[in-house]
Amino acid sequence: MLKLEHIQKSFDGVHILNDLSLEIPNGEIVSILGPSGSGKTTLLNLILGITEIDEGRILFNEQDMTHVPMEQRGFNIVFQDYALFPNLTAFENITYGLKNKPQISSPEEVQELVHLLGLEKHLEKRIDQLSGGQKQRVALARTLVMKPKILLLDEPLSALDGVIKESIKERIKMIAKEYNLTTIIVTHDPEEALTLSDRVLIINEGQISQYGKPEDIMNQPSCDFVQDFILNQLEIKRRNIFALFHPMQEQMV
Ligand SMILES: Nc1ncnc2c1ncn2[C@@H]1O[C@H](COP(=O)(O)OP(=O)(O)OP(=O)(O)O)[C@@H](O)[C@H]1O
Repeated sequence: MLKLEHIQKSFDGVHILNDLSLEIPNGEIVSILGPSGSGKTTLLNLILGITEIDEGRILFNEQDMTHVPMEQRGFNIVFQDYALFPNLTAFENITYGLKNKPQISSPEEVQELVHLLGLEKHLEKRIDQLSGGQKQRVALARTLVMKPKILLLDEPLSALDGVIKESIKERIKMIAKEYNLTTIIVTHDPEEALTLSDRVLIINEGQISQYGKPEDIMNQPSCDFVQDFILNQLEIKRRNIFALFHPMQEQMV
C-alpha cells in the first residue's frame, strides 16, 4: 500500500499541493487527472523523490519514505519524452541499467518482458529507427527490467495515435496485473484515465476533487468541477462521434 498523508508543497510561496491524502493498494493502476498547472507532475515527482515534500508523509508498505533519497526508494519513472539513448540499440537501451546490477533481472526475465511488450523484432534497431509506440515500449521495458516497486508514467500515451494508444494501454494493464505492480499515471485525458485505471485521482488547484473507481466518478461526480471538466468533455466527444454516424439526427437535437 502506498499512503500519502497530508502532503503540502509550495513553490515560491504559492501553494501547489494542499493537504493531500490518499491510499493506493498494491498492484492498482491509478491515474492522476487534472487541468494544466493543477499539480499532477509535482505530485508524481514528490512520490518519485525528485522533489522534496514541505509537509506530510509518504509511506510504502508501512515504511516511511518521506526523506528516503530517490535512488533508495526503488520507484521508477518513464518520462514523457522517453529519454532513451539515441546511439544505442533498443536492446542496449533495455538492458542498460543491468550493466552494474545484473542480478536484478535474469536473461529469461528480460526475454519475458521483451515478449510481453512485443519488441522481439526491434531489438537490434537504433532508437531513430523506431516508431513512437515502439520507443514507448522500449522505455517501458528499460524501466521494468529494474523491477521497480512502483511504476510512474508521465503522460505515457499523449504522443501516440489511436490504435497504438489502445495497444500500449492494454500492455500497461497486462504488466500491472502480471507483476502486481502499482502504476501511477499522469494524464490530462479523461477518457484515458477512466478506461485505463482501477482508480482515478482528480485534482484541481492542488486539492483532491475526487478519488474513486471510474464507475463511481461517472455515476456520482463529487462536485461541479468533476462534472464540468471530466464528464462534459466526454459527453462532447460522444456527441461528435454520434454526429459522424447520424448527421441528420444530430442536427435535429
Ligand atoms: N520547480 C518549480 N518551481 C516553481 N514553480 C513550479 C515548479 N514546478 C512546478 N511549478 C508550478 O507548479 C504548478 C503545478 O505544476 P505541475 O507541473 O505540477 O502541473 P501539471 O498539472 O503537471 O501541469 P501540466 O498538465 O501543464 O503538465 C504550476 O503553476 C507550475 O508553474
